[in-house]
Amino acid sequence: MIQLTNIHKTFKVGKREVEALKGVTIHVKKGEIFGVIGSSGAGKSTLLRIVNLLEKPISGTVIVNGKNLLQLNEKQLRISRKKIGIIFRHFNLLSSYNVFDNVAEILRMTHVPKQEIKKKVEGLLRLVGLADKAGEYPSQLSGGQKQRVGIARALAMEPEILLCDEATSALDPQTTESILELLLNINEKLGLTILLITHEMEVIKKICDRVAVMEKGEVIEQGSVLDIFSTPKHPTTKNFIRTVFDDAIPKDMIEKIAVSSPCSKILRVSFRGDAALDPVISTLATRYRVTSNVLFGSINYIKGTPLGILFLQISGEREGVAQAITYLKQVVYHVDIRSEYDAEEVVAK
Ligand SMILES: Nc1ncnc2c1ncn2[C@@H]1O[C@H](COP(=O)(O)OP(=O)(O)OP(=O)(O)O)[C@@H](O)[C@H]1O
Repeated sequence: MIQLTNIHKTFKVGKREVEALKGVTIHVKKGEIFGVIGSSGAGKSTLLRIVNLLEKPISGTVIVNGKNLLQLNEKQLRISRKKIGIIFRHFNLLSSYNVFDNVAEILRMTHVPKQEIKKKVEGLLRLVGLADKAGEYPSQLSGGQKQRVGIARALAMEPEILLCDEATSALDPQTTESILELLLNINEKLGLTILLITHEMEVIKKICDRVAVMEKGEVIEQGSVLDIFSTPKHPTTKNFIRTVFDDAIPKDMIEKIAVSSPCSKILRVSFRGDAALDPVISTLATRYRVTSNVLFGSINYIKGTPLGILFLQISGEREGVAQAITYLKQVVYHVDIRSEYDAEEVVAK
């Protein structure tokens, strides 16, 4: 659906060149919600603007809906852009237009007949929950309501893709939640493909299917949100995950374990939250003669799917511990053995 491949983009600032994107590749599938997360300056907005060629890359390919946008002429590009809606962090509404006209404007510009516009705008306002606000002006609306108008306006041209530029970053947590629910609803109801950029892991966790983590113009990690939460690899990804649940084991705890039972291993085990783990733990004891000590555990909802994260300390004979880990890997979603939690490595340091 959206295939950005090996995208490079630089900006000239005076005599200096800023490399905003350094060979970024992301492929967004039809109907999915794909999130790009990164800190300020990572290159997210630039990447988003490349999807509809508001920014042109200096190299790379931009294929949207099967069309190579860089090979289209102006007219063809205008047609392709109609299939790409966009919503902005500061809503970008016309303050002198009421809600109805903010949504209707784009339809008028494309000469849609008046009656059709009325029917369409009313339908869109119903969809975003603003049927009773058609006559109000942006200054009379809350942030969440303004973003709902922004969403209705973006949907007016019946796009196949919706780009969301930090759509919830100006909103409080409760309003954020309701806007995310609306996006999820639209994605399911209309089969819309959504590409969103954000600096909030909560947004990724709540509605995205896949995620790319960006840093300094590069994608440092990408995959399904479940996999990224289960086995984050890059330190920046781990830090983003810690903003939604703190899974750091205190260093002094690891040191204590390392000293008291140097053959033990600390594992970060991810499992489907609705899976029963009790039989697994008892099998570890009876079959491999190891003891399992739960150091920390939590259940998180990744787009509605419960994902349990458990830190287990496995102790016993070295061979038993190794076999227990092999067994665990077969029966749970993921087992992550991190060097920072390795008792032997901690002692060696
Ligand atoms: N029009 C521009 N002219 C010059 N430099 C730019 C321009 N747009 C972006 N940059 C630079 O490119 C880099 C990436 O910026 P970008 O806005 O894409 O990052 P971002 O991840 O979206 O950040 P934020 O979350 O703060 O919006 C930054 O160093 C930024 O200063």
